[in-house]
Amino acid sequence: RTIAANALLLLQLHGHAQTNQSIRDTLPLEHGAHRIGNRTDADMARWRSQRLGQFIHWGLYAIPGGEWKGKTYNGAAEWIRSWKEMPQQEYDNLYKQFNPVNYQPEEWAQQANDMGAKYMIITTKHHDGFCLWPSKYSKYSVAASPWKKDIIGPMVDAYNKKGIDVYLYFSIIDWNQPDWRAALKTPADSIAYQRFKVFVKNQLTELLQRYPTVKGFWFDGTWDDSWKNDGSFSDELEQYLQRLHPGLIIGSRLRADEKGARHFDSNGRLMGDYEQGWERKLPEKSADVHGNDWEGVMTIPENQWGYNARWAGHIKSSNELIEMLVKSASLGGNFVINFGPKSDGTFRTEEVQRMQEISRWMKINGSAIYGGTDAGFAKQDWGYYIRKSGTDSVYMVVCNVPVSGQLRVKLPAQTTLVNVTSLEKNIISGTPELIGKNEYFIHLDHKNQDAPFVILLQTSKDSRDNSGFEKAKT
Ligand SMILES: C[C@@H]1O/C(=N\OC(=O)Nc2ccccc2)[C@@H](O)[C@H](O)[C@@H]1O
Repeated sequence: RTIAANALLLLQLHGHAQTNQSIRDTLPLEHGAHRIGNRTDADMARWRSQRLGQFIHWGLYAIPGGEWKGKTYNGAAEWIRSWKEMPQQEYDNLYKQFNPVNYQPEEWAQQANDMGAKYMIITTKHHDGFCLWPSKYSKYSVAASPWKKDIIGPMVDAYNKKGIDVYLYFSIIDWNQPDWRAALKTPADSIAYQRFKVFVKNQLTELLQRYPTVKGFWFDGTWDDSWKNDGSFSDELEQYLQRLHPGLIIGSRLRADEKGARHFDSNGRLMGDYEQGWERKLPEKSADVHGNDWEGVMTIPENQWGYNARWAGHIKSSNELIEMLVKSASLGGNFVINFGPKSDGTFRTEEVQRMQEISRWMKINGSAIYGGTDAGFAKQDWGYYIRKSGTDSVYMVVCNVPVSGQLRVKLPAQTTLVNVTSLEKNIISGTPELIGKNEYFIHLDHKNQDAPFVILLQTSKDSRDNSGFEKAKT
C-alpha cells in the first residue's frame, strides 16, 4: 500500500501546480496528506460558499461563568476546571445543576439565521468530558443532569429547519475519562489509552448515527503527545468516519502524520479538508493560505469561548467582526464567530447586540460574502476585494474611507471595468475616472459612513485597454 500510495502521490504531484507552502522533498509518508489541493466535491463547495458560521461553546463551564466562590478566573471560562482554585470534584459535580430552563433552540436558530450564518458548530463535548447528548458510552452526560433530555438533537433540528448546516465540535481530550492520557509513559498507560481510543470511536459513531444530517466534525484537543504520536490511528479514524458518512468535512486539527506533524504533514502538505489552525487570528495576505481552503474562528472578547460573567479587555465591535468576515472571504476562507450561552440557555446582551448588528449589515451586503473568494487583485488601503466565485463580478468592501473621497481601483492587466454600482444608495458620485492603464478613481458621496459599504465592479478580460468610461479629460 505504501508504495502504491506514494506512487499515486508522486503522480498527483506532477499533475498539480505547487500552490502549497514550502514543499519539502516528498518523504514517503503512510499517514500524511492523501490529497493534493482542495476537495472539489459538492459538499465542500457548499461549505466554501457559506463563508459565515456561528460557533457555540456551551456546557457545565457556563455555570461558574469564570468565577468560583468569589474569585475570578483569568483564563478562558471553559478551562476553569484546570484552575488551581477550582476543586476538580466540585467542578465534576456541576452536572447536578445543569438545567437550562430557558433553552429555546428554535430561538437560537432564528437569531443565527437572522445574523446570516449558514453553518453552526456546537460543542457536543469539550475537554471536561461532559456530553450534551445522552451518550451510551459515558455516564457524564445530560442524561444524569436535572435537564435529562438531549440538548444536541433539538438544536440540530432547529438549525437545519432554518437551512443552517450543523458541525459537531468534539474534544479528543476528555478529563472525565479515566483512560485518557496526555502521554503514554508506561505499558499500563498504553493499555488504558487503547481503551480510550475505542471509546472515542464509539462516541463519534454514536454521534453520526444520532444526528445523520450533520455535515462534519470540528475536532479539538489533539495537541498532546498521546494523540500526536499516533498518526496511524487519527488517519484510520478519519477514513473510518468518511466511510460511515461520505462527504463529511473534517479540518486539519484532527490528524498527525507518523512523524507527529500536525495540520501540515512532514512534506508540508495540508491534512484534512481545510486549514483549521486560524483561531483568534486571521491570515494577512493570500500567500499565507497557500491556496488551501481555511476557516478562522473568533471570540468576541479576547479569549473566552464558554460563558464568562465578566468580559475583560477588548470586546470586538460588530464593525470589527464584519471587517474580519470580509477579510476572510477576500482571502478565500470562512469566518466563524463564537457565542457562549449562559447556563440557563439564554445569550448575553452583548452577543445578542452583535448578532442583530451583523444581521442588519448582512441583509444589505450578504451578496458580497456568500460565494465570495480571493479576487486576485492587489490589496488597496480602503478595504478588500471579493470575487463572486467563478464570475467577473468583484465586490469592493470599503472599510477605510480615504479623506480624498476617492477610491483608487487598480485592476490586473487586460481587465477593464464595465460597470460600477453600489449595494446602497448615495455611495458613488459621478462615473469612475479612468486615470491610466486599468486604473480608475471612484468618487464617493461625502456621507459619513458608520459601517463598511460595498461597491460592485463588473469587469471583463479584455486585450484592449479601453473601458466603459471615457478617458479622463486631461
Ligand atoms: C476553539 C478553542 O479551541 C481550543 N484550543 O485551541 C487550540 O489549542 N488552538 C491552537 C493550538 C495551537 C495552534 C493553533 C491553535 C480549546 O482549548 C478552547 O477551549 C476552544 O474550544
